[in-house]
Amino acid sequence: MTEFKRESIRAFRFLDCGFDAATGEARLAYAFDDGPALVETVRFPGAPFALDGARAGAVQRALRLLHLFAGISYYKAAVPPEIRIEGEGIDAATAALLTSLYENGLGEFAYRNGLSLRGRIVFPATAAAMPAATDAGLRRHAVVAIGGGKDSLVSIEALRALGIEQTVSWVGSAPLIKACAERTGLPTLNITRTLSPLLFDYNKQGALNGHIPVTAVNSAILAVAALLQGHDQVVFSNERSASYGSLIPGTGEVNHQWSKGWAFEQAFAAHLRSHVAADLAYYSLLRPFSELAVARQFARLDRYDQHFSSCNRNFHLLGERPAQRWCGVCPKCHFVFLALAPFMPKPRLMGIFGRNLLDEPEQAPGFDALLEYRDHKPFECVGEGRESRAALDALADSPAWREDALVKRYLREIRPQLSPEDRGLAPLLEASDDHGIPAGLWGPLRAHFGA
Ligand SMILES: CC(=O)N[C@H]1[C@@H](OP(=O)(O)OP(=O)(O)OC[C@H]2O[C@@H](n3ccc(=O)[nH]c3=O)[C@H](O)[C@@H]2O)O[C@H](CO)[C@@H](O)[C@@H]1O[C@H](C)C(=O)N[C@@H](C)C(=O)N[C@@H](CCC(=O)O)C(=O)O
Ligand SMILES: Nc1ncnc2c1ncn2[C@@H]1O[C@H](COP(=O)(O)OP(=O)(O)OP(=O)(O)O)[C@@H](O)[C@H]1O
Repeated sequence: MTEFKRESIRAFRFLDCGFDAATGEARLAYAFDDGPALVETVRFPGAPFALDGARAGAVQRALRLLHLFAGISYYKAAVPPEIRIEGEGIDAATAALLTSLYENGLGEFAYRNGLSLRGRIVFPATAAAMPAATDAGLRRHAVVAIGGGKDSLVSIEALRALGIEQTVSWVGSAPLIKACAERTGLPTLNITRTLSPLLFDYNKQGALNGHIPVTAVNSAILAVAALLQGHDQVVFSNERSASYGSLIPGTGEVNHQWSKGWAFEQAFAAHLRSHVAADLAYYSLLRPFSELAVARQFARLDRYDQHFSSCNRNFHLLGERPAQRWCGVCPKCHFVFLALAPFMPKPRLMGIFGRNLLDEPEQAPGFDALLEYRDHKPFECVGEGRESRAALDALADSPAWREDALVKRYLREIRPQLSPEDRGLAPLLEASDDHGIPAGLWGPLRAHFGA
């Protein structure tokens, strides 16, 4: 085992990255000081790739960005004072993007580890501003990320209804995502990613550990995949609610989902256009919508009821995955149950989860956190507190739900403390104007949602 002494590490080094067009394998290398290389590999199906001049250049630039993004998994292990980029340097715009990603994307990690990262992460800008990227000759086709949960399935079905050609794409080997992707009946693309095994050795020796902005890494991987396929858009399914974090007394806002938020989407989309390929678009199809609006849209489909799961316990790289698709006790299970309940017949929802989470009194603390009642919003991909409050309030008025233990408790204990604006779903179902959806798509999408 390679020895890892976090306190004595001075620098995190981005060594080099490469792509083998014959095998489709990308290699991303990093190191701490003069220690051994930490090598991550990402394998893109479809090799061998024959790339022309413009597209080859764009792939190279996207790969570079992926190298810089994916370094966050390793950097976090020690958070040393210096960051060194070997070989060709980066310009000021790239350095600013990376500083923002590392600082904000590691916000939860920093909070939980008692660290302050503000002003501590410095990506050195040593190159002149890059000339604006030009078109890479891409054709209209969406590379759509799928995560096995409700959100991406809503997007996939919306794109299908709007007649957009798409390839359903995912990173990693989760069987649940594969099953959902196959269920769509659309063309699929599964990219595999292997983290450096040295990271797990370092973790055993007390490396710092915690949440990383995995959506940013997946976004950069899918940008490379789109360019390799010659496709012109990467589509994610990050809803409006993802831009809001947990409000921690004495600390402020910490957003577990920062790289699913609007600030990251805008910055990454602009950077791809200016630094990678002018004709490559990146956007979230669900950005204008709240979690509740997405849940309502999902309830209009029933094709995935016995296939999807939003429970993150299905997505571990190491160790056991749960026997059931829904563990029933984590914040995501709580939230998805609550968000779907106002829009789905009760027997259908109980058929999906196999139980009624709102009739389990011992689960009260979990639901309280979602409501921001006596606790902060959990560090998970869940909706805003006001969405949870509005959903539970709607159930309190429903004969089907109001006798359930946690709904009764809400009526008795919590509703009397809420102001009128915390009641009522309708305002939360309205679409907002902040989004990067292509102009021609937005009108038909809005009509499809009925929003
Ligand atoms: C599945 C999960 O929730 N994993 C988080 C968990 O990791 P754990 O140790 O329990 O298991 P593994 O996922 O197998 O990870 C093994 C180690 O590898 C490190 N690692 C993993 C992936 C990666 O890209 N980089 C890594 O460095 C990881 O730190 C482990 O040591 O706890 C970890 C520590 O808090 C989290 O980092 C793991 O989170 C994964 C990166 C992950 O994929 N999480 C998503 C399910 C997730 O949280 N998605 C967010 C998206 C938010 C965003 O801004 O991107 C969401 O749904 O809200
Ligand atoms: N393994 C993955 N590979 C590629 N994209 C992913 C992966 N996991 C999640 N995503 C994408 O990241 C975004 C955020 O994931 P998230 O888990 O919120 O969505 P979801 O799985 O579609 O729905 P839910 O919120 O119900 O879990 C979505 O666009 C999703 O498609």
